[in-house]
Amino acid sequence: MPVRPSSRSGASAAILPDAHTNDPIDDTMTLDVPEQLLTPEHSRSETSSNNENALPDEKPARRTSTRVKRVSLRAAEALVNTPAPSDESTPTPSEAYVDSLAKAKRSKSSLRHSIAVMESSLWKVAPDEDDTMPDDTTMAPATPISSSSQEPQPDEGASSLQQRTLRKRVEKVLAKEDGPIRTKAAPAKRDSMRRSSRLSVLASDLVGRASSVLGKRSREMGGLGKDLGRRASLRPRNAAPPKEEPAPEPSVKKRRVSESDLSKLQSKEESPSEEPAAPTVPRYKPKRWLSHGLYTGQEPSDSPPKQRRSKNSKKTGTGPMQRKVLPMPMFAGSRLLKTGRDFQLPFDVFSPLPPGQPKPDEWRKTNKNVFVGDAASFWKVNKNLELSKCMCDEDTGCDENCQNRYMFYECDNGNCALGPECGNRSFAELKKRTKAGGKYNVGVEVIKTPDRGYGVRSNRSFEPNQIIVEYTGEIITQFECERRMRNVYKNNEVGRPLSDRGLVTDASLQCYYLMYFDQNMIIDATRGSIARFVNHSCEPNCRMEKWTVAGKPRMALFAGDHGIMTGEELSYDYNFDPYSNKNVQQCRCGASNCRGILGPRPKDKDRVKELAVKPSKKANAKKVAGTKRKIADAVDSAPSRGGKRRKLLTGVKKAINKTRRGKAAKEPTAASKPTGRGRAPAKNVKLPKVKATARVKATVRGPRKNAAAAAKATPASPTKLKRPSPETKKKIIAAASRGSKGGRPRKTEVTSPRKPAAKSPAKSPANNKVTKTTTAKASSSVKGKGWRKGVKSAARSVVQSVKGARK
Ligand SMILES: C[S@@+](CC[C@H](N)C(=O)[O-])C[C@H]1O[C@@H](n2cnc3c(N)ncnc32)[C@H](O)[C@@H]1O
Repeated sequence: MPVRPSSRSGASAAILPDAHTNDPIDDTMTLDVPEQLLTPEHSRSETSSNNENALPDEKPARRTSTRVKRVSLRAAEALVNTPAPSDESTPTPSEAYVDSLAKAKRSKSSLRHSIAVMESSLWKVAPDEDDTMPDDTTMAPATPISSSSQEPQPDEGASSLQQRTLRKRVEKVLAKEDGPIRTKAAPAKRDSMRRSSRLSVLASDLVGRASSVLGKRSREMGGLGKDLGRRASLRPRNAAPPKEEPAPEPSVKKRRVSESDLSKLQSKEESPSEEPAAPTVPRYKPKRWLSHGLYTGQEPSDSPPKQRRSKNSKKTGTGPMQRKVLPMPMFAGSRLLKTGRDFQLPFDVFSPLPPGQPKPDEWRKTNKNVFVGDAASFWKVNKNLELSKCMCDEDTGCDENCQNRYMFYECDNGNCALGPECGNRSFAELKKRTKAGGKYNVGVEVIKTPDRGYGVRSNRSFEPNQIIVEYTGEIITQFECERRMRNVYKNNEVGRPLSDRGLVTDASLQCYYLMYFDQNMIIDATRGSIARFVNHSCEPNCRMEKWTVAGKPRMALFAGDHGIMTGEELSYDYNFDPYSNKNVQQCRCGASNCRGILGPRPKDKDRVKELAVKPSKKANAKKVAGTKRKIADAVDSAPSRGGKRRKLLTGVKKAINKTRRGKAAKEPTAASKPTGRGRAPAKNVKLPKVKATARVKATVRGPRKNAAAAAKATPASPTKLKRPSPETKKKIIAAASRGSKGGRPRKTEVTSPRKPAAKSPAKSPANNKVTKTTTAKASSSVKGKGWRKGVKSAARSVVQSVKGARK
């Protein structure tokens, strides 16, 4: 009785022609196999085919049985679909369970069935083999089971058996599908298991694939996952598990994430992102930078404290009045006052002057006055003739009103009791500086000027009236000076001929460093200090002054009333007397009030003009009172002019002659002898002198024993003042003491007023104008009414006596 396939079988039958077109095997299988294979014997024969006793030629039979098994699956499906026979209405519990399973997986079974049919078509069994199916039974071993199975069975028993067999098979298939795929059977049963489950495994694979196609998770995938998990667990523990690395992104330069960037990132994260699959940016923990070091939070701030202040907030030190630095120790101020020093810039900062200034080759340096020849003996005679006693007290100090200062006497411990408080010790200060040494302390250096030879500039700043450098050299007598002029300094040149300088074309500029000094002496700085290079200026920033220090005259360059800045070229007014037109030199000081020539100061300007108009006559006929004068021309012109002997005998020359006469009377010396030319030393020598200072308005000179003759020969400049002689001082002091009732008591015998008011009538030819001015200044500078009156009256009497003497 042919089994009519259900719609599913029909569907499967419809699939078959699609899979294997024109395949006659399918027709025979659908008709024959159910009757033959749905028997337990056949199944036994299938299992018996796994028997070890099976012959190798049993393969075709085994293949046939497998094919029958697949077909039996299809037939079983047909049985499931068909209503069960009435005799099986009371199934056993196992069978009921199988039925329920079969019903639950009906769709799955049907699918498996169709797949099995497809599998069976893949076996490619030849049609003739199918034809030999009846012979297949004969090829099977003659086992009791097989023989029994080969026996004809009744139809009812066959159907029930068929159902049970089918259920068992389905149960097996389901069990295999539910169980682990890779469960390994015992080696003895491996082949049988493989053969018996071959179809079911394939079916389950296909079912799995189909289910995976339907979106269900494949067991294989689960197994694979388990396998991967197992592999992962088998890895060494110290090896890091592979991480799921994100897709390689372009390398971004690492940088520190600032707070602004973090805020941006946070804002991005907070904002709803439309791209959920965006690569995750690693979150950096925001870096908190310390902004105040270890003391963060301890600095005072105006904002109110964020935290609640406790009662002990003051004790904890979180208040707003915290210090940033530790307080100075209590003795710091005292120590600073005692041991502190003035701030001093490094030398290359305060002296940004180009180094490497040239040094004159012919310069022989000495920083002390050296007496040469008869000068030493002469000085000894006049030593300590003019000593003064300072009467200043600690309240006033030795300021500008100090009498020693007025008289150009430097205070020291012998004549002043103030000690370090005294402000009239310039040379002592200079000594200190030069002893310390260094460019800053020396303060000056030689430079090369473009048109005036060498010069001197300052390396530092100087206060007004501060001492800068001492003018030192050899102290010589006039006789020695004349000798040197004739023999030694005959061809002195400043550096280049005057023709190049556009002055005089027929003579070279001769430069001498001779200056009238004191006591008819001359200071020759050819071998001397750097002060000899200081050039002249009609508008100078310095002045040259002669001071008496410890009884000895000394000359120094002082800063002017405006002080000196770093890098300034130093200059002073030579008050140079050209003496003759031949030695007139063009001044190149560049000042706005330049006099044009190296000549006397403006008060003698008319005289200079006369010299400029009629140089030769004027120069020979008259003499000009000056403080610095070229002596070369005087020496050279004396023999040339023959009988035109100048009447320029100065007090200095007379003093020298007198000294010479006195010495000659005692013991004739070489200096008193005539010179090599058989003539007397030049008589018309005018020496350079220290100019009058604006502060005192007095020319510092030594005492002149024959001042009247000197005044007759050399009219004094109206600006010049004479330092009072000891006799004059005594007169003034005596008059002051007489005139003052409550005047200061004189401590010593040799004292002087605070101002050298005037000279004695017999020795001071100074004009009245200057004397009056000086007297007025002197009276105003004396302290105390009685003392002032006494000085005033004394000065008046002196002035009157001077007037009378002149008349
Ligand atoms: C005592 S020396 C000064 C140093 C000199 N410049 C040197 O190179 O040795 C004086 C001479 O310098 C020159 N001199 C100084 N001041 C001058 C000035 N303002 N103009 C032109 N020449 C000057 C004159 O030749 C003068 O005779």
